[in-house]
Amino acid sequence: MAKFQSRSKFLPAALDDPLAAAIAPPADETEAERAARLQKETEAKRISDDIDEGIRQERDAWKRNKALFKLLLLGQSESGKSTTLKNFQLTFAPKAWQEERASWRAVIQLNLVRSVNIVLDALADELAVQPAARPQSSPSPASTASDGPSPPPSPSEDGPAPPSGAEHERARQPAPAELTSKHTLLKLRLAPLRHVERELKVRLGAATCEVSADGADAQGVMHATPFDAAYARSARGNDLCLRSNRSWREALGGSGEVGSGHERSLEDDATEVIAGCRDDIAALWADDAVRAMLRRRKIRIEESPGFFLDESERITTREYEPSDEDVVRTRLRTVGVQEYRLKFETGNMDRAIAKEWIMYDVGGSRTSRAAWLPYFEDANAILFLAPVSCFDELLAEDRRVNRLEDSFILWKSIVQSKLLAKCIIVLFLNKYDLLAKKLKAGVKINKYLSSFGDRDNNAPTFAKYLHHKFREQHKDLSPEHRSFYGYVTSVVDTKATASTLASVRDGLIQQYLQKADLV
Ligand SMILES: Nc1nc2c(ncn2[C@@H]2O[C@H](COP(=O)(O)OP(=O)(O)OP(=O)(O)O)[C@@H](O)[C@H]2O)c(=O)[nH]1
Ligand SMILES: [Mg+2]
Repeated sequence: MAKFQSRSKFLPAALDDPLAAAIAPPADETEAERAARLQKETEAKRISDDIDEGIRQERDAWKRNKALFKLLLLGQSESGKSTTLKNFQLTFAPKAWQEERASWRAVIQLNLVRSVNIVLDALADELAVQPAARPQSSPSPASTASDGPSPPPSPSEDGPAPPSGAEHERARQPAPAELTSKHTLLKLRLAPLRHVERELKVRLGAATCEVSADGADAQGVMHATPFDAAYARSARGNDLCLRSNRSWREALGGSGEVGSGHERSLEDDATEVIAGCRDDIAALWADDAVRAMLRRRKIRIEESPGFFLDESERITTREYEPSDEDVVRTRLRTVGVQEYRLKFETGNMDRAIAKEWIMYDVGGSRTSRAAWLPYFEDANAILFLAPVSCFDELLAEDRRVNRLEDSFILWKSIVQSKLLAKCIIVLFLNKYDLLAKKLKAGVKINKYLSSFGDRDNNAPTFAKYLHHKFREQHKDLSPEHRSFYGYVTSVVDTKATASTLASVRDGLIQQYLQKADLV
């Protein structure tokens, strides 16, 4: 095999230059080695060029972005930020929304399957500690032994008369709220859903992470919902935290496109298993004993976000296509700060500012808030969400803090921030529907908020009261005078939210142009 001549013949400079000597090819390099080396170098150059190109694109995007209107969605965890973002997309970019809607199917399936698995975990715990589950309804020996009338009970003067045949049979039947072998069977038949949950998590790929029982995920992000807390308390100990970034959508072949054949078949497999469990899922959720068991264990999944068990029959079909309402009700916790470009397809687009916005959706839990800061400097507007239904709830990341109080403290720090002095701030007093439901169920506001006093314990009065409180703080603490925009919302109501957002958009554009002296 031909060897190359000495290095000095080809690389005379190498003799004098230690750096060139270090990176020069070996003197006795064979032809094959040379070809391999050159191929490696070409590949390294391609990667380096790709990196340079990426940096160039980012720099260009940054320059372009500088001219775009930037809206920051802020508020505590589960205040409705991501749901509001979905409403922006649905209202102003309906075509893009339509294309993306199908890609939410796997996330909704995962929300549903997780609820089922939470119930199954509780059921497994319960079945493990209770004496062997009774058979559901085994025939009594008396009724199988003879078809004739049972013998008359022997009279007794000391104690109650022994049960008659019918009474005896009734006594053998488990009480409606008791777990039986039927539940053991249900648990076994629904076991494949654990695999489906795992598969869907894998399919959603980098978008998912586990949250440990102490409430922190792999990044130390705490989870802050009754649902998560209940889940963490459940036997599983770990909670799933989905990152609301684009990666899961790409994994699912976002923008309505189907993924690769392999991904597609994984999704089909999950759908197939879920469809096969359809009747059992419905039976599990409709079962009195299961409901009683959940009540006993204080697991209220029906109050948790991303709860779809009431609609399981619709969602567990093979043909299931998510509706707009399904998508806005899905729970997908945001981790970090996610950037979205909203290209307006509707509304007046005469001005450049009305054509495209950048929206930042942030994770709202306490430990995520430090990540908001770098985005403040550049923001044109802030949409702050304060959930009004949570006056009787505590932060899961700090069980000493009332959630409404946390919202209020956060609001104060936002409105008084000097960095945000030029920002237009819009407030959504959100989750009004849940507030109304809670008050109707008899929860008393002044038990948790003594300052509310003996005002009427109804939703409009409370919303007005809070609107006033937030507005006062805005007026008193803002570093410069600015207008206050406050709305009472239920952002799961897409129709009502569409008209609110239309007015928010017009107001923001108007304010922006006024500030820039363009009107
Ligand atoms: N009933 C009702 N549910 C709501 C409302 N707003 C949001 N939700 C639900 O509450 C859950 C949490 O909403 P998200 O938009 O994910 O909350 P977030 O503020 O983005 O939360 P993080 O990402 O954890 O910061 C979702 O399942 C929503 O469907 C509302 O006004 N009414
Ligand atoms: Mg979110």
